[in-house]
Amino acid sequence: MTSPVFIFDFDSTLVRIETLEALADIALSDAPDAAAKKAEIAALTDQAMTGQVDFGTALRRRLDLLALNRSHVEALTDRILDEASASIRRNVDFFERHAERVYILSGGFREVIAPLAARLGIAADHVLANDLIYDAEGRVTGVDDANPLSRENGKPEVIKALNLTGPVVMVGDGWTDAEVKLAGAASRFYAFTEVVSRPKVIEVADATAASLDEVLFAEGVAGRWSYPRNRIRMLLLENIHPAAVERLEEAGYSVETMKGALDEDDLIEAIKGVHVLGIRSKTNVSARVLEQADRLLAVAAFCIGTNQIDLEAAAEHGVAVFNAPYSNTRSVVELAIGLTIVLMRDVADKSAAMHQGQWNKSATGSRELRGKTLGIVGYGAIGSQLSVLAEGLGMRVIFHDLSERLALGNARRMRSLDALLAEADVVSLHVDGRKDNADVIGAAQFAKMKPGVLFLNLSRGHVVDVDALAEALKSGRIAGAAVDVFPEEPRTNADPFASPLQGLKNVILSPHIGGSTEEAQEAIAEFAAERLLGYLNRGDTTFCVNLPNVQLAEVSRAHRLLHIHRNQPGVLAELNRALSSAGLNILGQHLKTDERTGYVITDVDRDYDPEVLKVLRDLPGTVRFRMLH
Ligand SMILES: NC(=O)C1=CN([C@@H]2O[C@H](COP(=O)(O)OP(=O)(O)OC[C@H]3O[C@@H](n4cnc5c(N)ncnc54)[C@H](O)[C@@H]3O)[C@@H](O)[C@H]2O)C=CC1
Ligand SMILES: O=C(O)CCC(=O)C(=O)O
Repeated sequence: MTSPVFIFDFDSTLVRIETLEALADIALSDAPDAAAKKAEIAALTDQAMTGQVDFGTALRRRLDLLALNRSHVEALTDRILDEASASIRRNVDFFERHAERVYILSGGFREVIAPLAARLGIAADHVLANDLIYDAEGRVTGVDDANPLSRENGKPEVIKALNLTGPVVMVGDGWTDAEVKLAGAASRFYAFTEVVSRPKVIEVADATAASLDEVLFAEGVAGRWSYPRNRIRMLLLENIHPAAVERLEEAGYSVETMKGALDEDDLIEAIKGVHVLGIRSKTNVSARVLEQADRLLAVAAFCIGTNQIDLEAAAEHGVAVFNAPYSNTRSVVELAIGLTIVLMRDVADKSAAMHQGQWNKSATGSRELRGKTLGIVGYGAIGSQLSVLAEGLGMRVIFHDLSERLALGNARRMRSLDALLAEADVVSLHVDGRKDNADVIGAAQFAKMKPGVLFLNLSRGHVVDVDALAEALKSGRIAGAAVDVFPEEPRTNADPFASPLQGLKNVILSPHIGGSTEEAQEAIAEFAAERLLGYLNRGDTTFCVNLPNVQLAEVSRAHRLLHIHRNQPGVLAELNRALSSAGLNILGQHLKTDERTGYVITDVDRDYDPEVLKVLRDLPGTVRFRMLH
């Protein structure tokens, strides 16, 4: 089959701007009547692109309004590469490979288009555009009237004159692009809507393309197994920071967001057709949810804890789970320090009393941090940072951890939890949320703490027996507590909250905000979005918490076969036998296993019989097979 000739419009297609509007911003930057002129130019662009004013008239009227000179045009030319549309930027490889069958056809100006054409590997004689005419002082006096592109219906005329062979595919956002198809100069016309969507153009198009990926997919150029990114659906729950949405959309994926968490039944409904789920700590991704998730490839926990996800069930379904293990740790540590000071000085109750009109100036029971002993339970990313900051404030630090951890500064490791409880003036919990950690601190542990101790839990709610904590506070054994996490937490801000700790003296309750700072949320969004993109685009499982971790470079001039299988003997041998009997040329291969799962990544030459893919999908032990190119 002859591969088609692709003809691309420039403004609002290859680039996300309209050239004349961008030139107006530059040329009219100091003009007193800039706003009125720009509005007139934008209106003329729209009228020309929807076919209400003929193209030649609109072009000349806009140039008259602008009074352009060479420096204005050069300023735009200099930055035009930065204006390339997102799906064009991620498909540079397509242009480079098919340059001899790609044209740029534009009512815009050749010199503005030239740098992007060069970047895409498109030869100068494949750039069909208007030529600006300058006077001796460098002022633009108009365009070359002999060029058909300066007139109404110029685009079809220019295409016909090329006498192209084979199918011709026109891609553009405007009416002048639709005219190419309507005049019979193109076999197929895609209304390109990534930058702007014009209903009148869509109406006459053969198909709508929200990105270049859609066009390539429909035309079978990138291989019939490719999948346009905008068809990959991502659902982000729990008010995830907009930086993630921005990053994922910029990469071409379709992202939907919701403010709160969903319960199991609602999640089962919502997850149908979703390829990627983003959550924080309140959405439970149970085995039942995973069972029903018909398209799910990955889950990102935009937080540290992953105890809300059934990691084993996810691995069994070949669903990769990622988290952001470091991005909010500093925020938790700062809050723990702040809460400790507030508890030591009884500030919360004193403040509440003042709001009721009571002045209670007293030093009784108020203490400095300096010289006190902080007992940290769980000396991981958060516990160990807290250790350093607390020492900086003059505290003595002791810690207890189930694993061997490097003691930082002068911190002392305690062989048992009991030994720590017996010595600490402040006990702060920073253990992970594994199921076994339920009620790690209960009545027996409170009884072992020093009388008058302060207690903090910013880890997970189920780690503490809250009724026992309430009793210990009421009896006065514990002088104060700060609790940020609860066994039952409301799913949204609109849901009610109840706890036996409510109303108790010197108890600070916070709504699971240890990691809720703008800095942390933005950093998490960026980190987790990058992990998802790495997995979707490259198969990279770095920081994946339930599949073997493999760090991978971009797929380059190869097809990448990603095979997740149960870790049972013989799968790799079978897989390689299938590849070799299909005559595939293997360019590179990685295998990583854990006790449950094997992950094989094979880069192969692009030419092969697609039937082999079916064999790989059906290999015994296969959990999931995916292909990238
Ligand atoms: N309140 C909030 O908003 C936030 C809470 N968190 C929670 O804070 C906790 C700590 O986070 P990271 O420091 O990043 O975790 P981490 O995994 O780096 O460290 C946890 C440490 O606890 C130890 N550990 C686990 N169970 C233990 C036990 N029973 N006794 C003694 N040591 C035990 C582990 O060996 C590990 O060293 C997690 O539960 C996380 O979900 C994290 C961020 C924000
Ligand atoms: O901010 C959140 O939603 C959860 C923070 C948290 O608990 C975590 O990162 O583990």
